[in-house]
Amino acid sequence: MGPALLETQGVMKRFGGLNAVDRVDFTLAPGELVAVIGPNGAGKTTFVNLLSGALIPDAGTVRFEGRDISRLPIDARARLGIARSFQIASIFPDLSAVENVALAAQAHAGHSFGFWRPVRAETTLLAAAEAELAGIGLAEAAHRPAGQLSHGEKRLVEIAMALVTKPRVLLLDEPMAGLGVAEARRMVSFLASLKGHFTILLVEHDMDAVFALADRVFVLASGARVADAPPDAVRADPRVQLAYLGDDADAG
Ligand SMILES: Nc1ncnc2c1ncn2[C@@H]1O[C@H](COP(=O)(O)OP(=O)(O)OP(=O)(O)O)[C@@H](O)[C@H]1O
Repeated sequence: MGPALLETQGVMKRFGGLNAVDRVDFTLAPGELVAVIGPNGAGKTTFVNLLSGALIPDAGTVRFEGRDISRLPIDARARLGIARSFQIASIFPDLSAVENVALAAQAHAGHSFGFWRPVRAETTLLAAAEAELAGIGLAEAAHRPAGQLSHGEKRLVEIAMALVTKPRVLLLDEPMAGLGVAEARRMVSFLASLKGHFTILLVEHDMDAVFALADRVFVLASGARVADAPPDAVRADPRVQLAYLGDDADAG
């Protein structure tokens, strides 16, 4: 494994008396796909927020290409290329999928003076958006109002909105959530096609997806790292099984 692109050392976030993320050491190398798993409340979303800059750590450091970015806010980290997939709530339902992706590209490029110009005029951006959606298998749906797309198609549009910014690191928080079987299969094969081309951190509860996609699985429980190993080793690790079983292990 080469030098880390994104790295944390002893990173910590407290909410009141709770250590939601508790002195976590983590690395993400260029081109890797690392899945972060753990039981409900383990601290996965908080950890992603510490990487994206949505939260600033109480202790420890976050580094990007060796540079300490611990105190950089989310927009500054986005400009460095740390992208988090947009949430469905940020999709404009009356605009087409292409227009939504073009707006995301435009916002990232920081054309602030042009932001309120009709996006239809931005032919270069629209061509790039169209190519991104075709690459994601949404060529057919690209010109329909985004509000009319299926849940699975919307989740793909969210990822296209992140990819069009050409991220150095893509943070995906539960892209499989709420997808049906066929949509989930489509999402897994799409994410598999990104492997090696993008550096990805994937938070996901769907274990079939995690074990199919991840180069490495990072397990959190009660805010702390329980395991960090290839999928097969994590699957066989009794500490991971215990973390998931929790109180049931004592009861059983
Ligand atoms: N803003 C907040 N204020 C107070 N407590 C919080 C806040 N955000 C998260 N927590 C708490 O921190 C812990 C970790 O939450 P987090 O959402 O990071 O876990 P998670 O692993 O993403 O959970 P899930 O799998 O259920 O989404 C939980 O106990 C949660 O209740």
